[in-house]
Amino acid sequence: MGTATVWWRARAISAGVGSDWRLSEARIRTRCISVSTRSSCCSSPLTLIVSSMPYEKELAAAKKAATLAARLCQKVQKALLQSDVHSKSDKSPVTVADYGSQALVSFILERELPSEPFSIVAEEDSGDLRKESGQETLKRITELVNDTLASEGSDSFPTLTTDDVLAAIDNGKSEGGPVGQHWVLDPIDGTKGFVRGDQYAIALGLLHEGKVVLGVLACPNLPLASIGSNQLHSSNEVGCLFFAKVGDGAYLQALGGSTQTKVHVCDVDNPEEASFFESFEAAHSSHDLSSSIAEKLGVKAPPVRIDSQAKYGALSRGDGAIYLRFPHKGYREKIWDHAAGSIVVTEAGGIVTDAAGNPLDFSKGKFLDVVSGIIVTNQKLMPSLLRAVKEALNEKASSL
Ligand SMILES: Nc1ncnc2c1ncn2[C@@H]1O[C@H](COP(=O)(O)O)[C@@H](OP(=O)(O)O)[C@H]1O
Ligand SMILES: [Mg+2]
Ligand SMILES: [Mg+2]
Ligand SMILES: [Mg+2]
Repeated sequence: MGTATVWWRARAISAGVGSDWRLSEARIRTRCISVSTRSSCCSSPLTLIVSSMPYEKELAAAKKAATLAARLCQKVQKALLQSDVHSKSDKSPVTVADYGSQALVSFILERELPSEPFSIVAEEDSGDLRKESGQETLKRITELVNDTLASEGSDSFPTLTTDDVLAAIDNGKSEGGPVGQHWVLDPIDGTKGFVRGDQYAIALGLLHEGKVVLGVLACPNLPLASIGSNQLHSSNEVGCLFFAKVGDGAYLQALGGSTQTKVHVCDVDNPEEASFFESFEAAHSSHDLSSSIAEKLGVKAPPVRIDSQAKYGALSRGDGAIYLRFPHKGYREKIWDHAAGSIVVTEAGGIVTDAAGNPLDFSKGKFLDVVSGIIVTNQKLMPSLLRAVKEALNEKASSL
C-alpha cells in the first residue's frame, strides 16, 4: 500500500455498526482485529471486524472536555470583570476563560485517554502567567478550573495546583504536523465576541496523519433554533454542541444535554436564495471583498456577521449557505481557527476550500497556508462561488 490514504469499502461487524463504513488504511491498521478475504458466500472484497467505532472514545472525551470548558466560559462571561481581560504581545485579547478553558480541556483529555500518546496544538501559552505580574490571574484561573471540575459532581478529580494548571496549559505547545495524532484546540475562538457578550466557541479537533478526523464545537450562546434570516424562532434556548467524526456525519445536541440530531448543510442552489456568514470584526475578514463576491454571485440577503467558528456550526445545520473569510494582507491563518469547524461542515455535506478551490492542509504545523482566503458552501453552489471569488479578486488586484 502507498502512503496516501486508501479508502476501503468495508462492512464493519461490530455491535452498533450496521451500515457500510469507509475506513482509512491507517484506521484499518490500528482498529482491525481480524480480516477475512472474499469467500463464496460474501460479495464484498473484504470483511473487516473492528474492535470499536473509530475515534469513539476520543469523541466522548472531546465532548466532555469541551462541555466542561464551556461551563467555565459561561461563568466568566456572565460576570466579566475588567481585570479578567489582558492583552497578549500581539495586542489581541486573552481572558482568564481562554486560559482556564485550555487548562481544563488539556487536563480532561489526558486523563480520559491515558493509553494514548498525548499531543495538543493550542492557541495559548503560560508565558505571561509565569511572570510576577501574572500571579493573581493564575490564582483566579486555578480557582475557576477547580470550581468547574467540582461542578462535575464527581469527586474523582484531584484539586489542581497553580503548577498543575501551568503544566496543563503548556501541553498545548505541540507543533502538530503530518505524523501521528495531535489534538488541535482553540480554548475560546472569538475572544472579541466573548468579551462583547456575543458569540464564541470552544473548538477542539483531532488530526491523524495530518487530516482532521474528529471535531467538536461548543457554542454556548448560539440559539438551538436556526439563526437563518427567514426562520421563525421556535425557542429562545441557547447552547449548541456540534460534533463530527470522519465518515460518520455531523451532529448537534444541546450543550446542556439532549438527544443528538444529524445535521446537513442547506441544499440551496439558487444564490438569490442564499445567505452568507462572515466575521463580525472587519479587521479579521474584508467585508468589502465579501460584499463584492456576494453581489457577483447574485446573493440578495445582507451578510450575517457573527464571531467565531459558530459560523461553521450554523452553516452545518443549514442556517445559511455560504461562509466567506478574507483576512487582510500579511495575516496567516492558524489550524485551531478551522480544524473543528471544517470537519463539522464537511461531514454535514459541505465543502471548505481556500479561495483557489484547494482543500485546507492541516499537516504543516500550526499555520494554514491558504490562497487569499477561506470559502465554505454546499456542493451545488461551490462552482459559481469559486467563479465569483476569482472575478472579485482579479478586480481588486487590477484596482491596486
Ligand atoms: N487580523 C486578523 N485577520 C484574520 N483573523 C484574525 C486576525 N486577528 C485575529 N484573527 C483570528 O480570528 C479569530 C476570530 O475569528 P472570527 O472573526 O471569525 O471571530 C481569532 O481567534 P481567537 O478569538 O481565538 O483569537 C484570531 O485567531
Ligand atoms: Mg480563534
Ligand atoms: Mg482563541
Ligand atoms: Mg486569540
